[in-house]
Amino acid sequence: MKSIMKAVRPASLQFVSRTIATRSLPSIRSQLPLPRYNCLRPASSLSPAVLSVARRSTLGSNSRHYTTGHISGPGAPRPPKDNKLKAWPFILIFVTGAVAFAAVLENRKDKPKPMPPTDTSKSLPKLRDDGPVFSPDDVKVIFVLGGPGVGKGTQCANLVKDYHFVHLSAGDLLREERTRSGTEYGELIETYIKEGKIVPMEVTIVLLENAMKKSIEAGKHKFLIDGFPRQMDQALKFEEVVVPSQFTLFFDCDEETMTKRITERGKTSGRSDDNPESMLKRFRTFNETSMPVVNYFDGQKKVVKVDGAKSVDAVYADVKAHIADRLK
Ligand SMILES: Nc1ncnc2c1ncn2[C@@H]1O[C@H](COP(=O)(O)OP(=O)(O)OP(=O)(O)O)[C@@H](O)[C@H]1O
Ligand SMILES: O=c1ccn([C@@H]2O[C@H](COP(=O)(O)O)[C@@H](O)[C@H]2O)c(=O)[nH]1
Repeated sequence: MKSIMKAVRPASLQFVSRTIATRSLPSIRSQLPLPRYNCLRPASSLSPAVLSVARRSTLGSNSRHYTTGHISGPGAPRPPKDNKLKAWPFILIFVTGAVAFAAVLENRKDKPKPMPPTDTSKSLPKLRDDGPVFSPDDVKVIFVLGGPGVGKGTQCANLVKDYHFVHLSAGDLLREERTRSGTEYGELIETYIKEGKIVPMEVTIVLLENAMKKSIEAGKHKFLIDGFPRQMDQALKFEEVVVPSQFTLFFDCDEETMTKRITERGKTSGRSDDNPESMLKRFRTFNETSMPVVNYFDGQKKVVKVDGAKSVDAVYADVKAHIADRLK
């Protein structure tokens, strides 16, 4: 498109401006009270002296002359051609090209930026493929999902207090890893978080598995895994190599409410993704990438849905009412 524009633009612009000059200038001038220049006057109205100067100068130059209807002979300037037919295709191509170019730019603006390729020199952790490391009879996992800022962390804190879960936030683990000295993944994690994208599952699953191992060694076997899995590959892989989940607690909420909560939290959180630009990207990722996970578990009758738009206490009351019997 750019090359077509480049090729068409100078030629058509020249043509358009020349056509405008040749066609409209005489008529514009005729409306002006000022005396016309000789070159725009019909030859019949010029004095013989002026005419002879005009002839001489016309013969000696390549420029067009508007007295030419009355000058003949070899080398005399040709009468202006009717450019009507020639000009319109160029104008049409130019306008169509410009409109198409503008449409391409507009379309690009709206598309999410592709993520920078993962640096393959820093290979991602290898995940085992020999079945789940923990048994679901011993280790209980509840996934906690919902849009950005819906209140997952807040409700997990309530559940920890009352039911002694271990709360593992995938986002917190990634943020911690990002700043850990000696980590290979700091830059990669920061880029993904700022763009609201999902960090490659190998990194997140290893962080979760290591954190779970520590708690299990300390005798704690009940986990709330907050903000994970956010993408189908994570959901399938985690259940395959770590442990199958009991169910998913899903907080449903409108974007306006979540936006207000993140905006408020952003005043003090210091999070690099609590800003309007990252927020929009996170909403998009949630709708396009994380909702399919909720729907997948819902298809297995493993989703407990709670209205997350209510007050903290009202949401928690609903949580307890919905899952009390499953928490024993
Ligand atoms: N029900 C609620 N009503 C009003 N404010 C709430 C409610 N729940 C949480 N908040 C506030 O909204 C903000 C986001 O809550 P929280 O951090 O728990 O959300 P989150 O889902 O864990 O967010 P993220 O996915 O971005 O980590 C916090 O400032 C919290 O105090
Ligand atoms: O499984 C995950 C969980 C999180 N992320 C990235 O972290 C940010 C912040 O997560 P919060 O749960 O909101 O704290 C999220 O937007 C992702 O960029 C991830 O990649 N994978």
